[in-house]
Amino acid sequence: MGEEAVEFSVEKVARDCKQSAVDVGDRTYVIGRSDDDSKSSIIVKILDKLTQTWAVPTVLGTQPTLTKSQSAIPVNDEKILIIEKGVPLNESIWFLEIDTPFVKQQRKIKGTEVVSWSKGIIGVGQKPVVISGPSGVGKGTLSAKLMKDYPSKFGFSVSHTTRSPREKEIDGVHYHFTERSKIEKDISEGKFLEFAHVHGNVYGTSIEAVESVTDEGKRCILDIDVQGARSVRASSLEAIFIFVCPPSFKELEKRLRARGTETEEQIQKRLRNARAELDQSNSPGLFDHLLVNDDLETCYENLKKLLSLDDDHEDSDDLFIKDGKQSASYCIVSKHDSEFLLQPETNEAKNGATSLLALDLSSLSGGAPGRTRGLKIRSINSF
Ligand SMILES: Nc1ncnc2c1ncn2[C@@H]1O[C@H](COP(=O)(O)OP(=O)(O)OP(=O)(O)O)[C@@H](O)[C@H]1O
Ligand SMILES: Nc1nc2c(ncn2[C@@H]2O[C@H](COP(=O)(O)O)[C@@H](O)[C@H]2O)c(=O)[nH]1
Repeated sequence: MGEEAVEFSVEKVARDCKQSAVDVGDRTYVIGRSDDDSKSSIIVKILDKLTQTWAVPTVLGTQPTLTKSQSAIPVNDEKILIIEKGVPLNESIWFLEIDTPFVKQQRKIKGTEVVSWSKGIIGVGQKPVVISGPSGVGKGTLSAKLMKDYPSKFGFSVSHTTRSPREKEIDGVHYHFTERSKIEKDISEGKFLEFAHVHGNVYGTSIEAVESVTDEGKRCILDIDVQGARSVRASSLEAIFIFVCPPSFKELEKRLRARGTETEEQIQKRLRNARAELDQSNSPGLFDHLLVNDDLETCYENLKKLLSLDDDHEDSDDLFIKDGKQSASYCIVSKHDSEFLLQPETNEAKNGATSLLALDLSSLSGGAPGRTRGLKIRSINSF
C-alpha cells in the first residue's frame, strides 16, 4: 500500500542552536539558554525589526528545560513550535505562544509584553467535567462516587483555597490550603485557570490541577462554583458543564445543616449565595446539563448516562500516541501547511528511529493554557 507522497517545503528552521532566532512578522524572537550556563532558566527576547529595539517579555507558564539545543519554527502568527534536543519525542514538543487569545488577554491585564509556554501533547484527551451548583447540593458526594467506581477513568482537580481545613480534610488531597498572598501571587503569574471569591474565601483551579489529571489519561472533574464555571467557559479549555440542583431550597438547607461542617453564620451566607447560584443555572450558554439531586442513586445514574459511562467508548488517541512514545529524539526539518517534518537525530537508529515523522497540527483542541493538545504524528517511510 503506497502512501501519498507529501511535499515539504524547506522553511527557515532554527536548528541545533543554544539560542534560536525565529522571525514572525516584524519581530524576531530569540529563544534559548542564557549565555551564562550556570543559569537554568530560558531567555526569551524580542527584537522589533522596524525600530531595532529589544524587549524582554514576561514569560508565563512552566518552561521546558532546553538542556542542549533546540529546533524552532513559526506555526503561524500566534505560536512558535520548538523541539527540544536529546529528549524523547513526547517530552520534547513545546510551543511559545506569542499572540494567542490567552497571551493577548494577559498582555492587556499586565500592560507589558507577554509570551507563554505551552507543552505539546500528542492526542486529544477527554473533555474535563465541570460540576457546579449551590453549596450542600451534593457535588462532592457525586464526584466521590464517580471516582470510587471508576478510579482509572476519573481524577479530581484539587483546588486551592484560603479557607481553613475541615476535620478529616487533607492538604493536597481535598484542597491545597493556602495563604491569600500566595494564591494572589500565583494568580497574577497566570498559573490559574479560574478563581473566585466564594463564601468569603478565595478558591481557584490551577492549570496544573487540571492538566496533571489529563496527562495521566484520566478525565478531570472540577467541583467549582458558578463564577468559576463561567470563567472556565470563557477559557480555552473545552469541557462539559453540569449544574446540580436541589429538589427544594428546604432540602438544601437540611443537607447543609446535617453535614455539620459550617457555623450557623456560614450556613446563612451559603444559603444566601445559593439563591443567586440557582438563578444562574439557566444562564444562556453556560451549562450543558441540569441534574436534580433528589434521590442520590437516581441522580448518580443520570450523571453516568450523561458521561456515556454505559457505552464502552474507547478513545482513539492510541493510534497517534504510538509514535510519540518513541524514546528517540527528533528535530524539525521543514513545514508543509500544518504538517511539520521531523527527522531523527543522528545516532538515533539504535532507539528505533528509522523513519521521518510528520507532526500534524491541523486539529489542535483546547487544553488549558499551558498545554496544546490534539497533536497527531505519523511515520513517513519514504517521500
Ligand atoms: N441526594 C441526597 N440526598 C440526601 N443527602 C445528600 C444527597 N446528596 C448529598 N447528600 C448529603 O448532603 C450533604 C452535602 O453534600 P456535599 O458535601 O456533597 O455537597 P456539595 O455540593 O459538595 O457542597 P459544597 O459545595 O459545600 O462543597 C452531605 O452530608 C451529603 O452526604
Ligand atoms: N470557583 C471555584 N470554586 C470552587 C473551587 N473549589 C471549590 N469551589 C466551590 O466552593 C464552594 C465551597 O466549597 P467548600 O469546600 O468550602 O464547601 C463550592 O461551591 C465549591 O464548588 C475552585 O477551585 N474554584
